[in-house]
Amino acid sequence: MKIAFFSTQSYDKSFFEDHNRDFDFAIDFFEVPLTEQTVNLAAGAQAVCVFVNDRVNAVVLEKLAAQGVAIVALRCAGFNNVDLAAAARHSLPVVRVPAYSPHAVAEHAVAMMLTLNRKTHKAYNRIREQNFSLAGLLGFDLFGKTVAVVGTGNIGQVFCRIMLGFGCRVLAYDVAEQDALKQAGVIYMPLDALLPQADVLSLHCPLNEHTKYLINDKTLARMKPGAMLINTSRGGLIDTRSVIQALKSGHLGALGVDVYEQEESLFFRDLSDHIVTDDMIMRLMSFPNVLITAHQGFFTQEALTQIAQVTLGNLKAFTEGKPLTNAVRPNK
Ligand SMILES: NC(=O)c1ccc[n+]([C@@H]2O[C@H](COP(=O)([O-])OP(=O)(O)OC[C@H]3O[C@@H](n4cnc5c(N)ncnc54)[C@H](O)[C@@H]3O)[C@@H](O)[C@H]2O)c1
Repeated sequence: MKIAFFSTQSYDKSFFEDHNRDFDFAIDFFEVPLTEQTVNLAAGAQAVCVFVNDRVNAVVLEKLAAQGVAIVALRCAGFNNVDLAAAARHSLPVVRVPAYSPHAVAEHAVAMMLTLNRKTHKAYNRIREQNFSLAGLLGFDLFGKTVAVVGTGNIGQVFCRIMLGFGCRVLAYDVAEQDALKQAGVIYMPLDALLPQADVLSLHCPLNEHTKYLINDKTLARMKPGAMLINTSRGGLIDTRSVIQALKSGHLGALGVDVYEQEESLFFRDLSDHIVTDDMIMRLMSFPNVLITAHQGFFTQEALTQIAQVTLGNLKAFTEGKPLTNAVRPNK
């Protein structure tokens, strides 16, 4: 089987080439993302392998199917960038990596929270300039604070357990509650009840029609003044305009985001000698209490290993006509 691999970064190539020794697929690595303009690069391939910001919409899927592509393999967990109804219309199965190291993303959320709280990013720069003052670096004990989680799936539940380990009171909202988490001490409640109590709110639910702009003017107003918001899930969970207003007014105390709604045109590339025309991210970057990372939650050795193994395993199952256990269903 030939795989057209889009949005290739150097680390993708090295991990996939390494693990492909056990599978022996022919892989064409393309640095460009999959879009309506680049879809023809997949001609002659039976599979495409894509990541979070590749555009797998109805037009692209129609062209892929017409070119003989028979399967779409996501090398990520989220699938909000795929038109699943269109894929089904073209009988194109969509497979993903449902649970690669949930620890990678959960631990990154914790890293963002600790950085924003204890301002280690500022201390690092300060010390390098021989500025040993502590002014402006004051944080708070996480012990005893209330941390709220939206979405207690693979990543959210790991995050909850880490927070319980810190001695936090952990509240959660999910459409499906986990008994094991309740037994561990997590208290489930409706979103509306959880928002005013949270000192820190961390988002771990998928982006879909129910969760788009989950954080908006109304939900932000319900949040405790000075609370911290962390989003390592998908940018579209947050209405960035509302968050900027809440930061300007001081109602939102701190924001950590590993994802951004318009990240497609920014993340995973070096734009240091370009003029960035996205005014919203520039405004976000200007706040001293905002930390932005460029979708690096997944970026650990363990996660990249599992991503390569599971993605190639998904494609092997397809070539052998075996059940696709990691297929995304349109109604999921
Ligand atoms: N930053 C990164 O590098 C990175 C890496 C992997 C995943 N992610 C994101 O993290 C998200 C969570 O991943 P996961 O593996 O834990 O997914 P998961 O499917 O295991 O868990 C998602 C949870 O959200 C819940 N949920 C669904 N709809 C909801 C709603 N309307 N309100 C509240 N909860 C709802 C589900 O019931 C489930 O428990 C993914 O969707 C993806 O967008 C980010």
